[in-house]
Amino acid sequence: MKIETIRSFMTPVEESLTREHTLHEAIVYMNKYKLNTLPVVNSANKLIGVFTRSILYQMLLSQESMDTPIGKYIKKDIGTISEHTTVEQLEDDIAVSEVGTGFVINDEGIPIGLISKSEAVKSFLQKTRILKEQLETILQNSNLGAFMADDAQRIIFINDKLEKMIGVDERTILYKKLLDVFPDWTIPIGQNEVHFQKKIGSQTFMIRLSKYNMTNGKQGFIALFQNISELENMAQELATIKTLKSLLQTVIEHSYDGLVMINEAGKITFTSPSLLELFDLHQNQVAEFPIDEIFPHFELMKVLKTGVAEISDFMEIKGINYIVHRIPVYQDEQIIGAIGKIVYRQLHEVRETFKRYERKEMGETSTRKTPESSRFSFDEIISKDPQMEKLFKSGMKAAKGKTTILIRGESGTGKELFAHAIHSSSNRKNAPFITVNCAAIPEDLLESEFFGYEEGAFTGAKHKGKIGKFDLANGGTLFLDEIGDMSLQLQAKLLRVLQEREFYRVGGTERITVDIRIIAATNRGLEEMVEKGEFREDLFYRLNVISFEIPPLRKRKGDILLLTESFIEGLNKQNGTSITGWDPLAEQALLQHDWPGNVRELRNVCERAMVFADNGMIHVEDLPDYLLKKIGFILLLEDNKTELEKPLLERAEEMAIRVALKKADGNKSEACKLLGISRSVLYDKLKKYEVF
Ligand SMILES: Nc1ncnc2c1ncn2[C@@H]1O[C@H](COP(=O)(O)OP(=O)(O)OP(=O)(O)O)[C@@H](O)[C@H]1O
Repeated sequence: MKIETIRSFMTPVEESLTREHTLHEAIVYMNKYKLNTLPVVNSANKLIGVFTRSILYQMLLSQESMDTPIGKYIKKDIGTISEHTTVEQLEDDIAVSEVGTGFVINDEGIPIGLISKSEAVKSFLQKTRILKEQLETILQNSNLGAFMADDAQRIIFINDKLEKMIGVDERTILYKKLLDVFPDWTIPIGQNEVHFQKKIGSQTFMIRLSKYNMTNGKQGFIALFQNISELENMAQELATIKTLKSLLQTVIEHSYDGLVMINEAGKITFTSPSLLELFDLHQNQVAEFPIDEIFPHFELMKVLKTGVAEISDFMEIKGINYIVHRIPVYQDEQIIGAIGKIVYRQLHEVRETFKRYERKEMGETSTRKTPESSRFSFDEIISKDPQMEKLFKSGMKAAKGKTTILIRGESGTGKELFAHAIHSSSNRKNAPFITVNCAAIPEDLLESEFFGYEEGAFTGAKHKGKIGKFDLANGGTLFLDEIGDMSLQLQAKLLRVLQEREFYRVGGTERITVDIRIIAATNRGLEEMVEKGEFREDLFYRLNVISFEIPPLRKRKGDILLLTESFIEGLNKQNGTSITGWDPLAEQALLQHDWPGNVRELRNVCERAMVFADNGMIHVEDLPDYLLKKIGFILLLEDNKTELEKPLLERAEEMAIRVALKKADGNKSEACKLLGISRSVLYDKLKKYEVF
């Protein structure tokens, strides 16, 4: 800051008079410098007096000639000001001095300038005005609200900011007493300033009220207002965020899903405990590590690059199925990281819920009980067996007509499946497919189950009449499963319906005509039953117009692994597991078993083994004991004492012999070939292991 000196107030002296200067010369000087007072110096240039305009008038009145030296007339009693006088001293001096003009002299007493009282006052006023303007500009442009009060505590200034801050008009508070405007304030008495917080309207202010010295020597007040509502809001927001953070942390920690977050550099910033648990990792093994180093399979970096979320992507890691959501995190349109969410538990439930939801979306009608319509087509019957493929072709052809079909085969070979497929290939595919298990319904109910009954056909008010399966199947297919288990009496009634295509309800008199295709199935030897008189011959011929014999699984072993593949796939989906297959030994066991329960048994074995499977693979020990025992595998696995006493090698050898014999259908030379041993060695071993 520029320091102001007395020089900025004075008019510089360029020339001085001496006592010897004449009146004429003095007048010329006055005119030249437009001054009313001129300095008079001695030979050493020191100020010795002044020549003023009134001296000039006096000399003229005294009719002095123009050549008269001025020395006699000069005024010697003069006020001088040292060039070192400060502006403040000057202000004080001028305030009390009666002299209108003063000379500024240097240290040698030489006059260097002249200060007139009125000029100085003008300058001071100007300066004060500038200062005032500067102060007001500062206050007006400050972010702080401000007012000033005088020593009587009257408000004498208020800045625009404060007007806005507290919502008042300057005119309503100017010149009012501070405590009248702010009655709850405390005025500082002992100390120079006080700080306090006040709420005005909806805003909170931090106020600093200080004393200041006024020119009259008394003390006024200056108040500065800072709106801290924003700060308060921020503090509140911070507190809310902190609460939210701990809430989220708790939720995340207890969430079943695995969560991982990365920053824009792809480094892991957060992992949920469930994810760590799943991968058997510790926080310090993952934090700050590049995601691709720890969880490359999540492919989170992809999202950082594309910025596009990927929802519900399926993936499999170590035999476990996951749904992965990859979500980019944006801030101000910039990607600042990504979140990977891994759902891996209760996938099965999720799928079921989803299916239920889908069904609901499609409307009630489509959710009607599936048994009433066909569920399978030929495409869904799994087989690569040539015999089966022939059956499929014939089945598809037979489906076109209306002829009754008989499906034969051992239990669990897929007869019902076949019946469904025929229906699905027929032009009745959109009509009902009704199944009656003739073996499962009590004899006395079978008739009403078939034909229904009229209201009141039975005693008791409850019976309101019932529609029978024949009615239900009208226009579609009636599948009579286990037809060999039907009573002779009912067989007669069935025959009549098949012949006449009409029937009576139990207790009814009305003849009901129906259009149905009958597909019957049985695992029993109907011919034998006919011979024994257990099955009506005429019905047998009526049913046996087109007949299909489904071969047992043991006769189409090529289908075994094909079927298990499909079962595993289906069960994986259903249970949320990820089993990939069988180990070679288990595969061998499957192929060697006879499968008396056929495909149904295979499916059950598969389902059971998948429960015990580890690391996505089914091992031989996951197969049921009865199966292993039957094919000799159990020797290796059994842990009963006597067996354990045998060395493992011997047990393996015995098992190999049994398996080979089984595979060779008891043919010893074939078994020798399979075992790679001679006939005599085989006989020795058979003796040793008591295999007969
Ligand atoms: N070729 C196949 N492909 C897929 N699944 C099959 C196949 N054959 C049978 N299955 C399945 O095996 C199980 C038994 O089949 P299904 O009920 O059709 O046999 P079935 O011969 O009618 O048995 P039962 O004589 O005991 O009534 C069902 O779960 C069926 O889905």
